[in-house]
Amino acid sequence: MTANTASSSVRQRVAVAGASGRMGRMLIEAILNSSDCVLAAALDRADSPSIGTDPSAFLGQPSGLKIESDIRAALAKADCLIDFTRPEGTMEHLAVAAELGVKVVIGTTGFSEAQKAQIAEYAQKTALVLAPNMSVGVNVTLKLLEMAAKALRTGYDIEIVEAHHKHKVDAPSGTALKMGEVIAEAQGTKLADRAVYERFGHTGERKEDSIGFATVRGGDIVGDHTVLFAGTGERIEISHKSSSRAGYAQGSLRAVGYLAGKTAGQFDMFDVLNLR
Ligand SMILES: NC(=O)C1=CN([C@@H]2O[C@H](COP(=O)(O)OP(=O)(O)OC[C@H]3O[C@@H](n4cnc5c(N)ncnc54)[C@H](OP(=O)(O)O)[C@@H]3O)[C@@H](O)[C@H]2O)C=CC1
Ligand SMILES: O=C(O)C1=N[C@H](C(=O)O)C[C@H](O)C1
Repeated sequence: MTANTASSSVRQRVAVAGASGRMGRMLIEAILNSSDCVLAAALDRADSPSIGTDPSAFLGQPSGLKIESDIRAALAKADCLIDFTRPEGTMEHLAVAAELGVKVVIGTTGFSEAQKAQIAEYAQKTALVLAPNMSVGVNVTLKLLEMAAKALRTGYDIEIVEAHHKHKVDAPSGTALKMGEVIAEAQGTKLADRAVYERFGHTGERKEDSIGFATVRGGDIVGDHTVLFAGTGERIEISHKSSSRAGYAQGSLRAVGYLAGKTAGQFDMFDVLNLR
C-alpha cells in the first residue's frame, strides 16, 4: 500500500527534519496515519546513510518519497516543518523557513539563550511553535506545577529529577528546565537566580530558596520527570512518565494544525492546547 503522501488542498503539507532519528520516525508514522497532514518531504544530514532511502521503509509501508538533504528544496514543497534535531540544525532550518514563510514546529531542546533570542526574531517572519515537550500530559503537569508552586511558596524545598535514555545529549532535559521556569515564575522569581544544577563534595547545607536539578541517564527510558516539594513532616511529588514517544508526535501534529491559520508569531503548547 502507498501511504498518505498524496496532496490534498485541506491537508497540511509537512516536512520532517531528522527523519531517521527517534522522533523523526515517530513523526513520519504519525503523519502517514493522519487525515489532517500529508508527508511532503523528509530531511536528514547530507552525510547520513539514510539519504535517498524511503522515509517510511522502516514501517514496511512505502511513501514514494526519498530522504533528502536540501532544506530549501524540501521546504518549497511544505506548509510546515517539524524539527526534532539538534540546536545547530534547527537554527539552520529555521533561517530558511523564515525566509520562505514556512511554519515550524520545534521540538529540539538544548538551545542557548542567544539561540532562543534568534528564534524569537525568526518568529516575526513566520509562525512557529517552540516547546520542549509536546505531550498533552506533560503540559497539564506544568499547569499542576504552577498551582502547586503558588500554594507552596514557603516552607517547601523544590527538587526536579529527570531520567532519560542513554543517547540523550542535553541535560537537564528541556522539560525539566521548563518545569523550573514555570515554578520560579509562579513564585514571582527567576529560575536563573535559584537553579542549582550540580552538587558534589562538601556542598554545605541546601541553599535557601534554591531549585535543584538531578539527571539520570540510562537504557531506553523515554522520559520521566518528578518535581518534589519537600516540607517538614511531608512531601509532595508530581510526576509524569512517558512510556512511548507517540504522545510527542501527536502533540506535534496538533501544533501543525494550530499554526495553519497563523502567519507569524511564537507560540507554545499552552497556546496549542488552550492551557494558558
Ligand atoms: N519537544 C518534545 O516533545 C521532544 C523533544 N525531543 C528533542 O528532540 C531532539 C531529537 O531527539 P531524538 O529524535 O531522540 O534524537 P535523534 O538523535 O534520534 O535524532 C536526531 C535527528 O536529527 C539529525 N541531526 C542531528 N544533528 C543535525 C544537524 N546539525 N542538522 C540536521 N539534522 C541533524 C540526526 O541525524 P544524524 O543521526 O545523522 O546525526 C537525526 O536524524 C532532541 O533535542 C530531544 O531532546 C525529543 C523528544 C520529545
Ligand atoms: O531527548 C528526549 O528523548 C526527550 N527530550 C525532551 C526534553 O529534553 O525535555 C522531551 C522528552 O523528555 C524526551
